[in-house]
Amino acid sequence: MLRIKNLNKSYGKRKVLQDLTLHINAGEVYGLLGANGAGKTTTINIICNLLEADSGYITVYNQPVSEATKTLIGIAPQENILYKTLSCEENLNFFAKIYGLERRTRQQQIKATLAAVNLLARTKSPVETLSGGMQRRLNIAVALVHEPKLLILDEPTTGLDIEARYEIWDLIRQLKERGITILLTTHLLDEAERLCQRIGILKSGKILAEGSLAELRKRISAKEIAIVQTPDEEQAIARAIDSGFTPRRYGNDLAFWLPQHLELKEILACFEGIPLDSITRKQVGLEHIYLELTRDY
Ligand SMILES: Nc1ncnc2c1ncn2[C@@H]1O[C@H](COP(=O)(O)OP(=O)(O)OP(=O)(O)O)[C@@H](O)[C@H]1O
Repeated sequence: MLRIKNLNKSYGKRKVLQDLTLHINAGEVYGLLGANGAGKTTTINIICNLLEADSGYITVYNQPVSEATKTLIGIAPQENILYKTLSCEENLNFFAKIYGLERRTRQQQIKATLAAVNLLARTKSPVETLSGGMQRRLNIAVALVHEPKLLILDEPTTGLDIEARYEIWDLIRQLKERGITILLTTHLLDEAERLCQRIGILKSGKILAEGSLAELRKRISAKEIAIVQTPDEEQAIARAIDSGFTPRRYGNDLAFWLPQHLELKEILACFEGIPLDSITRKQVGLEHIYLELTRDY
């Protein structure tokens, strides 16, 4: 439903998007992952026809991006775009008018959208009286009020506490069940892992890898990860390399990629004679794939 091909964008001499190519299937939640400055917001602004690309091609439902395709898209930007002294209803009414919804449709849509984001009880409440999580949900409601086919959520849970985050995750799942296609940008790898059917990993304006988690797992040779705590890391690393394990550091953790599934006793046998405090086995997660694909050699 969204196709982007060879998109390029520079600000002055700085290339921000470089032949960016991706596609999003109808009805899926697609996660666009990238560090600060990778080019996520620039990409979104081009999709929404708010910014012009230097070259490349974007279609939404087979139509090239234009003023007309704006109605197919709803965007909830990183910063809330709400009027704090106005109520939830007044905010939605304002944005629904911008989208040209007739009075009766507006009223229906405001009610339906507030119900969808679980804010019906706060219809008349001024935004400034809502919690941070509620304000974020209202920000998403603004993006939904004109019934878009593609919903873009730019870091929807950044800065929220864990309970508010769970509510947004539930909301995203419900919207997906209603058939809305969602493009989600996030720094949070567990968020992407939980919600997204497909993921694109963006670095310096290029998609490094794209696919489901199962497809992305094939991009690295680890079948499982073992986190090892030992006072003698140097010897453990040397022994692990001899056993065909690949050493990696994840924060303070010393980890080894295992080339195949091994029983705990088989892993222990590899480190025989080396003092070990603990060994924890982990599945290969998006975190490991992301760090590997984006790391600078
Ligand atoms: N109007 C602009 N003029 C010049 N440089 C810009 C402009 N907008 C963005 N940039 C630069 O382009 C790069 C990509 O920015 P962009 O906002 O798309 O990244 P991002 O992946 O959304 O990052 P973040 O996660 O921090 O929002 C950054 O280096 C940014 O400084």
